[in-house]
Amino acid sequence: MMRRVGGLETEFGLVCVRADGSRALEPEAAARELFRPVVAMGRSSNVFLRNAARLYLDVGSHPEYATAECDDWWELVAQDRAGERIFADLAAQADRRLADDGQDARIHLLKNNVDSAGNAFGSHENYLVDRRGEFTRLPRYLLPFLVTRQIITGAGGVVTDPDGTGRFVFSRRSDHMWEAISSATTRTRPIINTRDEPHGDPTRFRRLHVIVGDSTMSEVSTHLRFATTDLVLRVIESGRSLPELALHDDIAAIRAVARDLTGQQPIPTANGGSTTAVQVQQRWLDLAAEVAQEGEEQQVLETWQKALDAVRTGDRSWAATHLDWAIKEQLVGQVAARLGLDLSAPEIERLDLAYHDIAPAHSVFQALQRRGLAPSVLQEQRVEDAREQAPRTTRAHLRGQVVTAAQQHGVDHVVDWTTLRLTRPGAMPVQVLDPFATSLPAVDALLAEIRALGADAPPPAPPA
Ligand SMILES: Nc1ncnc2c1ncn2[C@@H]1O[C@H](COP(=O)(O)OP(=O)(O)OP(=O)(O)O)[C@@H](O)[C@H]1O
Ligand SMILES: [Mg+2]
Repeated sequence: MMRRVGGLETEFGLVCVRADGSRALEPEAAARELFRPVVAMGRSSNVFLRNAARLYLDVGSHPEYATAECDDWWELVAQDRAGERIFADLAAQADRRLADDGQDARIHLLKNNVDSAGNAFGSHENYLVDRRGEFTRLPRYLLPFLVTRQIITGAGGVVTDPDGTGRFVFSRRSDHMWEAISSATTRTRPIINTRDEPHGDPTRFRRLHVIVGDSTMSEVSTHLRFATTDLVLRVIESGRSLPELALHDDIAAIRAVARDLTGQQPIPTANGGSTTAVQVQQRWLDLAAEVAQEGEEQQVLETWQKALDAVRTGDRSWAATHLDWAIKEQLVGQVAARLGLDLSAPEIERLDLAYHDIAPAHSVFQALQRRGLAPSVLQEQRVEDAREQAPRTTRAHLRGQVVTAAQQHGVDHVVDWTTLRLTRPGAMPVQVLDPFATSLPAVDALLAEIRALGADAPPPAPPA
């Protein structure tokens, strides 16, 4: 597929603590407080926003933000960062209400994957793929790429060895993966989820659901996740003969790769040989160069190579200000050395959590960004605009128009990824089964109906 839509779902960790750090509210109560303005506006804790994203409260009191469909990976990063800001604002509002109530309580939303209680949260990537094409062939080739890409796009972190010492790893999430492929998301937590929910014309499309990613804070890391995976998919889809890179045991490998900061320890392959994480990534990078287009995709290749070189050579000078794992490696190393701590110390765990806090006043990542020690690729205004503005080059544009008009005119509506509908008796749903559709007569008619219905309605208060 030369053009592909994709979307990123982020589950946020949620804690509500007093000034002394003790728990103030149970997660259920904190989530209810967080979602109060959302429920007031949409009568549900599962809504679509004007930027066509989905904001909802998943089971287990996990706030989740799923970006609208993007066909440009910098746009996707902008939409993802807009989601952080929307949730950060909701948390700030909830904190003010709690304070007004006289409660000593502050809500922290963490864009991370693992909390101190061992709970794991997801950061799921979705890629549109052709149904007729290579779907059955995909996992075989994609898995070695996904197992090893943590050396590029991991969020980094510390795990504790059996003897109690802490050790820095590319990804803590790797220890929470239990299967290579499955149709279940939660219980067995596969690297690739094969549940067949295309959110589009089922005769033409499938949606590839990648569960293995880390929640990345760095725009460069998030961009690389999508841009490199898209290129790898294109290589597979091109039908060229591919090197047999299948690993002997994907789950054993993903854990070993997380722990090997050189990227060069041998990983057993399915054919009885061995490879290394750096070799697998370099192989895919070289293949990607055969399909990459001029312009932005050449930059992706360059950045991918720089990231890989940082692992291969051990020279972190570029990576330590661009990639999450390397930024965090430097940070926890410096703090542990300064305070004379082992990496397993609770202070380091708290630092790791604070790195992923999305509140501007508490986020260590954002503090590094302000000091020029973490990347800010996107213009500030672009991220701000993405809070209100859906991607313009996919069907998200249509959903965004409908939600915006319905909110402005106070007209009740329900939408999902493929359907747009007013909630009045007899209203006909409009189906948008082509993820690339950006104009549709039925949507124009729906917009006209919304304007007509809402002509006399007072404008509602702007939501979060
Ligand atoms: N046809 C498509 N191809 C690829 N991605 C899509 C497509 N349609 C929607 N998406 C993206 O897939 C994601 C779907 O998010 P959502 O949280 O609703 O996922 P889900 O897996 O269907 O549901 P849940 O999280 O409730 O299990 C969004 O980021 C969206 O932009
Ligand atoms: Mg989801």
